[in-house]
Amino acid sequence: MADLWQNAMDHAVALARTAGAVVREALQDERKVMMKSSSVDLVTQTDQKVEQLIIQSVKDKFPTHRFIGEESVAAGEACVLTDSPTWIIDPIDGTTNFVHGYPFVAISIGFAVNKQLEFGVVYSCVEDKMFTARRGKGAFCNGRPLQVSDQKEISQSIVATEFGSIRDPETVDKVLSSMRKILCIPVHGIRGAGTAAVNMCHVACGCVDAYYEIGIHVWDVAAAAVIVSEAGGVLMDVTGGQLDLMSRRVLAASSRSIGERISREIEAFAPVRDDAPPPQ
Ligand SMILES: O=P(O)(O)OC[C@@]1(O)O[C@H](CO)[C@@H](O)[C@@H]1O
Ligand SMILES: [Mg+2]
Ligand SMILES: [Mg+2]
Repeated sequence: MADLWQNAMDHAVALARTAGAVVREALQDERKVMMKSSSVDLVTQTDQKVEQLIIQSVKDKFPTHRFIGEESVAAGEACVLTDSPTWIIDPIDGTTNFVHGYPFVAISIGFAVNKQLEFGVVYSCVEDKMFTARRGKGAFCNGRPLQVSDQKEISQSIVATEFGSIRDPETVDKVLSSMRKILCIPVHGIRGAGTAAVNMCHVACGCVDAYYEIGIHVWDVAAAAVIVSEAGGVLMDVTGGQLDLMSRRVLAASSRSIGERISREIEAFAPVRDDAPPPQ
């Protein structure tokens, strides 16, 4: 049977490449930084411009499709995943990196139909790495197949995570306590690229064995979730249960056993869901 969504995926790859060139160009100029929910939740005109570029182009080509885009949601659009074909867009994953010139910055485009993720495209544009995956057809970086690591020993693993942007002291204590417990297993090390999408692609590549974070959003992880699972990895909630894309929690691992082992050390908490109704 013809692959129904291949056209859409080809378009996503082309758009990610175009968007990446815009982001790279913007890295040469001074960047005007604005705040969203707090002083550590940043946005720039480039985030907004890239999201509009992607959405307008998709609307022209696929007029019936729907969108969940980070900056559109910030501007008041609903964050609802229906059964309709839906593009889930993070125009710049790693805006803080972008602002500082730290070289992990990605364009993330996921696509879901009937609430099932069909493909994911993550373009790490400074490194010029194009990560792609179509459900059932494998994951690739610049056309080369990806495979998660075969590490079964937690004590010989590298775990990726982030400090996150929720900075009330109680939450920070939980984040640090989880990291402390994981370090003391002990694992070989903890890393973090500053972008969920790239951290997850690192799981898909096999250079880290697991990644977890609480506080991410659906647009940070939708595309990379396909890439991880098509590379042979597993996705779960930080408690080891089933992944819920709107819950703002993710754990991606090279195997269920590594994932479950890490989940036992995580102090879970529950940020306001992405699909929560807006406060009145
Ligand atoms: O706002 P952005 O840049 O699209 O994304 C937010 C984010 O970069 O912040 C987290 C670090 O806590 C990442 O894991 C996540 O992807
Ligand atoms: Mg993001
Ligand atoms: Mg972003």
